[in-house]
Amino acid sequence: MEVFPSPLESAKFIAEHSKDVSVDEEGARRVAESLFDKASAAEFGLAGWKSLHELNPRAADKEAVDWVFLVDTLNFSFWSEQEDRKYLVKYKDKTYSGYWSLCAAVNRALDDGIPITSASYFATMTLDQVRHVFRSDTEVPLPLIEERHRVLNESGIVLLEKFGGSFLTCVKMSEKNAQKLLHLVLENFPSYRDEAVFEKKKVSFYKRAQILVADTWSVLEGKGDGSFDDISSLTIFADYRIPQVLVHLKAMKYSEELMKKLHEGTLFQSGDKEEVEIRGCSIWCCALICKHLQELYQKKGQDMQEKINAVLLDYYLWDYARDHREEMKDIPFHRVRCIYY
Ligand SMILES: Nc1nc2c(c(CN[C@H]3C=C[C@H](O)[C@@H]3O)cn2[C@@H]2O[C@H](COP(=O)(O)O)[C@@H](O)[C@H]2O)c(=O)[nH]1
Repeated sequence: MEVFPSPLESAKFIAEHSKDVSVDEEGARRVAESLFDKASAAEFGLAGWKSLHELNPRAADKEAVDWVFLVDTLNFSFWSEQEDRKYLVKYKDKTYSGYWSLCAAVNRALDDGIPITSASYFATMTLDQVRHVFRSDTEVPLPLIEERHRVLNESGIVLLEKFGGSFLTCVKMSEKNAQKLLHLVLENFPSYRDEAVFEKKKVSFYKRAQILVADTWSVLEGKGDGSFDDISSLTIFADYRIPQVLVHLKAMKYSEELMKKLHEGTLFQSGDKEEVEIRGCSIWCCALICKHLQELYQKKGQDMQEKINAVLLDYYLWDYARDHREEMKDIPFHRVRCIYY
């Protein structure tokens, strides 16, 4: 398999050469200071993954790990062209949008007796079965349904052929090392290879591969097979929400030209210069916020090495973006239709 620089090295290179996106060091420091008191609170920690999100599995067993694998294999492209016309899923008297609509559809299928998280099922699912499981409660279907069908079949076949049908086997093979699990995923599951070329250099983001490792760590509660000793080596997950919140919090800036394109709803292609700059600068910006947070705790004589990492910062910022949609509406997210985020 072709070797790409890590997402962190890629992000540093992109931030140093970026034209339309810039990381504001002072802004990143201010965000770290504003998070300082929150970072030691319970909901910032690993337990928040279950306690704050009712659709996430409660268990920490093989089925829960397979739930995470299925969801993160499909964890991309939920945005809708028009805010008032979007894919929604009703589950247990609540209506979910975006990423949560995917989780609601998965749980709805499981409740209906469809073994959607079993590789032996999704390896041979037909397109009609995928359409049925992920049917919408509005007239707007889930975007990229054909691509989702393809990656489900592809990933299911690999799980059956190489990992005995369960992602837990892959996790065990990683021997509690996050980077080893990340590379096992990249080597074996092509749809997770989230890469690009920028200024003639290969760069990587690995958004779904890294969030898969992070969600595996979270669903296993950081214990047993999920007690990754190097979880802090992961970066944040370069999706279309984190950049929005970083600009909103003034830790990152867009050029006027780019902001104009975003306001016009320009559809970018995966790998476009602006898209790569947005994603790379987001990763680099959050690495700085993490660094500043660690320094603030060290000054107070508190070792928060285990408590502050890009994964927990990401989860916090992502939840913040969901909870502050209204305040953030003047910062458009960048629009790309792809299977990577
Ligand atoms: N950076 C980052 N991106 C994340 C997630 C999640 C959900 N995961 C965690 C959330 C709660 C649990 O703790 C899960 O572990 C989804 N996304 C991305 O967001 C986009 C969907 O956004 P909206 O259209 O607003 O639903 C899409 O690109 C999707 O891929 C995350 O955590 N971080």
